[in-house]
Amino acid sequence: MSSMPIIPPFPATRLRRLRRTPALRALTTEVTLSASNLIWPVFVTEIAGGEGEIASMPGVERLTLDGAKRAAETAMRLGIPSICVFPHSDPDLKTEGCERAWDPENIGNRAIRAIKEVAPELAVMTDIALDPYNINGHDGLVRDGIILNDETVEALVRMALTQAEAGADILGPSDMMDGRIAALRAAMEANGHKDMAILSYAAKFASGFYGPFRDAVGASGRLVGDKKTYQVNPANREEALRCVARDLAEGADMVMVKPGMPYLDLCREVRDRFEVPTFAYQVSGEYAMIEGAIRQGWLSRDVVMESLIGFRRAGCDGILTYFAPQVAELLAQKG
Ligand SMILES: NCC(=O)CCC(=O)O
Repeated sequence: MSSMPIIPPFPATRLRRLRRTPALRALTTEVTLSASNLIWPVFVTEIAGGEGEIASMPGVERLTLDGAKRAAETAMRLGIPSICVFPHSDPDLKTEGCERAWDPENIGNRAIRAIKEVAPELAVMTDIALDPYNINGHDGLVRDGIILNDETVEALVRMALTQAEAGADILGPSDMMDGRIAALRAAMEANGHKDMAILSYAAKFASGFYGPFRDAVGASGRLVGDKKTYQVNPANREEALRCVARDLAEGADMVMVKPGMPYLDLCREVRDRFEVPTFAYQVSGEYAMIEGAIRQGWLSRDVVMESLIGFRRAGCDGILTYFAPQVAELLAQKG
C-alpha cells in the first residue's frame, strides 16, 4: 500500500480542477471496465418449457441448448471472453447419490459442448457442486443430515473430469468442501488435462443473496437446512483469507470472492495479498436488487456500471455478472 501523498493546502490544491470537464475527468479516470473483464453466467435448461424469464431475476432467461449457442455468439460479438454454465436439471432425475453430476450427457456437459461447437474460442467455465443434481439441494452428499466432505470431493472429481472431457476451459468449484482443489488438480494432471484452469470459489460466504439463483436452477424448495457448515460465515474476514491461501496452495489459478458488493473489502485484500487473478461474483440477489429497483423507477440504470466499476476499483480483474451482455452492449455502443 502506498502512503497517502502530502497535498498542499487550499487554495494550492483544488481537487475540483480535474473534475471540471468531461475531458479532464476522462484523463484522470483511475480504473476502467471493458467487456474483457466480464464472465457471463447463463442458465441452461433441459426441461421442456423450462426456458424463459426467471421471475426473481427480470431480464435473465433460462436458455435451451440453442439459446446457449446464441448466447455464446452474442458473447463473441460483444467481446465477452467467458461464459459460465449453470444447469437447470430435471427434478425427477435428482438423486441422493447425485449420479447425474458425472453423466457425460447431463445438461451442463451438453451445454459446454454446444457452446464450444459455435464458439470454440470462448472460455467456457463450469460449476462444480452437486446441488443441481442433488435431491436435497446441497452442494455435497448428505448422510444423516451431515454434509460429507471427503466422499463429496470424490464425486466432484468425477464431475469435473466429465466437464473437462466435454471441452471446458475453466473449472469453477463452488462447493466449499475442504481439499477439493488439490483433488481436482491431481485428477487433471493424471488424466491429460494439465492445462485446465481452476477458478476457485475460494471466499464463498453463506449468503442470503443467492436466493434468486436457487429459483433459477429450481433448487429453492429443495434445500433442507442451510449451507452454513461449508460456506464461510459472513462475519469472517480472516477465515476467508485462509480459504484463499489454501486454495492457491492446492493449485487454483484464480480465485473468487462471492457475493460481491457486500464483500468488496475482501476483494481488495485478496488482490493485494496474493497478487493473483481475482474475481468477484455479483450474485443473483445483487442483480435482483439493482435491476428490480431500476424497473421500479427507484434507481437509474447508471448504477449498473457504477456497481461494476466498484469491483474494478476494489482490485478485481474480472466480474461474474448477469449484467454482462447488457453492459458489454453499452460499452460497444460507446466505442
Ligand atoms: N454456485 C453458483 C451460485 O451459487 C450462484 C449464486 C448466485 O448467483 O446467486
